[in-house]
Amino acid sequence: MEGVAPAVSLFRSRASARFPIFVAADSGAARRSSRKGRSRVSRRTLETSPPGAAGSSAGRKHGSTETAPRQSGITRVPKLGPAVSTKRAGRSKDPHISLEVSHHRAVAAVRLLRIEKGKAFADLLNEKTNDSGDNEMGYVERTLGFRTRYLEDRDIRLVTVIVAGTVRWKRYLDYLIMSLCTEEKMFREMEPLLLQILRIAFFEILKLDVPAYAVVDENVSLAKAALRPGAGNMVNAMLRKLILLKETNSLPLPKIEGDDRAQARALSIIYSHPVWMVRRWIRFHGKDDTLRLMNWNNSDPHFSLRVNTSKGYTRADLVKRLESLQVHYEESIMDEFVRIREGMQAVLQAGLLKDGMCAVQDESAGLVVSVVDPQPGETIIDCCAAPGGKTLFMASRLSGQGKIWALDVNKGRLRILMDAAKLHSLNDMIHDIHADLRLYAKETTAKYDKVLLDAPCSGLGVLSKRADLRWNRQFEDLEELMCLQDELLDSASTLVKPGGILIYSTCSIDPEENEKRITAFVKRHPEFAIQSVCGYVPAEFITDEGFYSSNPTKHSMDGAFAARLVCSILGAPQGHN
Ligand SMILES: C[S@@+](CC[C@H](N)C(=O)[O-])C[C@H]1O[C@@H](n2cnc3c(N)ncnc32)[C@H](O)[C@@H]1O
Repeated sequence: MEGVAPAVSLFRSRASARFPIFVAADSGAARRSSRKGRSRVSRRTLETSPPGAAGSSAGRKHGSTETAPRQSGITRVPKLGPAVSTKRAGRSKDPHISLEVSHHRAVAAVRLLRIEKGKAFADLLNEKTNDSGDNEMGYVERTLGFRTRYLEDRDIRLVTVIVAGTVRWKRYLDYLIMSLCTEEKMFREMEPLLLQILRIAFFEILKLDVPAYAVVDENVSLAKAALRPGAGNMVNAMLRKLILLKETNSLPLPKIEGDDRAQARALSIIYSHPVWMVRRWIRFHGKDDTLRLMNWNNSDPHFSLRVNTSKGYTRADLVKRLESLQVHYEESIMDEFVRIREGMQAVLQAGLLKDGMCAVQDESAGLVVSVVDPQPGETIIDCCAAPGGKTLFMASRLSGQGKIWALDVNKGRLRILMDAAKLHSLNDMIHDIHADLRLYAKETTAKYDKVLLDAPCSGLGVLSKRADLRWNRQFEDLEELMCLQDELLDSASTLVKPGGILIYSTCSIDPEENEKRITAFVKRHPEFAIQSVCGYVPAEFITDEGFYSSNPTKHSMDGAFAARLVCSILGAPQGHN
């Protein structure tokens, strides 16, 4: 169902013709005034708000100590309860902004459009810049009449929840939307913005605890304001049908029957994943684990924080700050880490990241650094380093003695890495190299004690955090990635000193990107031998072959993989590669 949106030109003509409320006869004047921050006020008044809507916006505070077990799967949904705002724009801090629509839904709809269109979104908006984030905000301002910087903190959080959830559940939501259309053509030719509004509303009704009347009222208003009255009427009719089906427990769902392909197709709708992923996982992990994995991917991600010991902080310091912010935390299996389920906004606002006290890093990535096991005095090259999570952690483990060379082909990401190194007071220990590893390895004679190759991969282990990734990855990408992984492994191997260690890692759970790459590598490079990660990570993460592997459903963290390969004392044969 992806890629069914009408062509860009169709959207543009519709969009420009159908903003009757905000784009007045002199739409240029409206835009100019909007640019100056004097957005137009809607003709309608707040009297159209549902009774009690404003009251329901009293929400949960940041840094809430409230916790819940990780919610997963189709029936367990993130509960926002009273924090879900049903308010209209009337309570905004800016007296000039639109009083027409629910801000966070409008922003969510535009962000969803941006995510779905990707680069085409910039073309769609006819913008010169490629910064689609700016485009999105500019678009909301020009068409809906307000600036998103006026969103309150809770609204920003709601945008995140709605966007992530709607993206995750897209296939399931589209199946339902299509089922309620009178004909398939109606779904196929639906305006992109209208489709996003329907997806948001369906998601709110099916997966969030928002009162049905508020979802209907707010999304109908949004469709009317952003498109035209007829679009609002259509949203109204579809939502009422949906609510009835939900109340009578008769929502349409595909049956899991027929051959493997047919069953995978049904599961892909029910659990909202691409069919190829479902088929591949059933082949590798079996059906039960696949269902567990998809439930995990559909649930709220939780995050880990790593304390920055290089600035002299301890985990106890971090815990103290979290307690003072009333952010609930859990201890981690790693000394430098704590886990948090909620309260990231409070952590951000308190400046814990900006001040360099800690960094957001999953423990699965931290364990890769344990596999590297950096020792003071060692020379280490991180071959695909940016944005630098592992580089920084490795550097902090060197206790001020030793050096890390951070190489990456992406200049912008490398700059982020070096900024973070400065923030963490580690810049003296880290040297950046902007290069393609394959070319660098050919040209340099440098050799290192340890070489980490954290290879570009499918990211199939981090789908709970990267909601859009499942839809961006195609089966064909895997083949290409595996070729690149082999090439990078070959190049990285030439940088290892005789007797040194090559560490290969990914954030994938796919055996073909992990174990199979290593098996193929040692066949090509008999001078390297697999060394077990035993003693470097806890036993529960060690596979029969001696690799490190974290599994989301088994370890409640992202999926990751790492292998240690020792280079024989004689090193690589002359002229290798
Ligand atoms: C998985 S990310 C690395 C994440 C990083 N190690 C961390 O922990 O933050 C892969 C990186 O490989 C880089 N990359 C891809 N192809 C490359 C190449 N041929 N040479 C060097 N770097 C490359 C990408 O730019 C990307 O930053």
